[in-house]
Amino acid sequence: MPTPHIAAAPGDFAPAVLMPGDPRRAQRIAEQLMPDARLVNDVRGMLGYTGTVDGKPLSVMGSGMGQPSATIYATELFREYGVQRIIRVGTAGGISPKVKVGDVLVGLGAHTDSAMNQHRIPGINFSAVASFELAEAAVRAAREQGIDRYHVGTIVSRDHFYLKVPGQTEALGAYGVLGVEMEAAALYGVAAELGRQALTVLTVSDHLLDGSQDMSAEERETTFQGALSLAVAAALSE
Ligand SMILES: O=P(O)(O)O[C@H]1O[C@H](CO)[C@@H](O)[C@H]1O
Ligand SMILES: O=c1cc[nH]c(=O)[nH]1
Repeated sequence: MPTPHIAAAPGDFAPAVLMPGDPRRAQRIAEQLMPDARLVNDVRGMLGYTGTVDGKPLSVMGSGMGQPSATIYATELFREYGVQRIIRVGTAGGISPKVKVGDVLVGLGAHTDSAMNQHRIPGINFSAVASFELAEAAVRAAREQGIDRYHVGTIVSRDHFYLKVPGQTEALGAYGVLGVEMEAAALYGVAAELGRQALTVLTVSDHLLDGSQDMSAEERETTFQGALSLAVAAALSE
């Protein structure tokens, strides 16, 4: 059963996996949510844990940064470990003027400048969309938990973190794009390919068009809790 990138035994992963980009964040999430968490993968330092939350099995594993890395882990988890749903939980740069640092974004759809989905369906520009059921569960949880600073809509998954195409961010903002990150479009592509569910829930860590809002490293950790609780609710939803 071990894959080229995951050395876990059959049954080591729960049907639902939370997937932050950072493997150390996967460790912190596992420690926070699951006193019974056990390490199930550490190949390449991409830490993966499985335990239970309120008696329900849950796994947490890093994806690494960028769409190729996220695609490798999502494909192996779906294909080889029977995973049914992956909820990416991470950070984003704000783009829409409506969005403030610390807000939570639920990524219903992900535009991309990447070629990762370009050749999936011959002659077609693939639409990278989240699972409606998971998005609905996350929004329900936001309402129930009184988290009011959340937005549901499109995000953009860019390959470059630093290279900026002149005018692109402003144009994305004009189309109502909420924020930028680097994995969702590919994750949604893999889920569509393999008939599984995926969602992305993000904390806005900085704003690309309003630098005055940026957060300290400590603030990033504390404000991460809202996105995490929505991601857990989606992961464990019926
Ligand atoms: O906070 P995470 O989940 O790592 O996500 C964002 O942060 C990384 C860039 O700093 C990229 O992976 C981007 O998608
Ligand atoms: O600006 C940002 C912040 C988080 N993640 C990104 O990809 N970009």
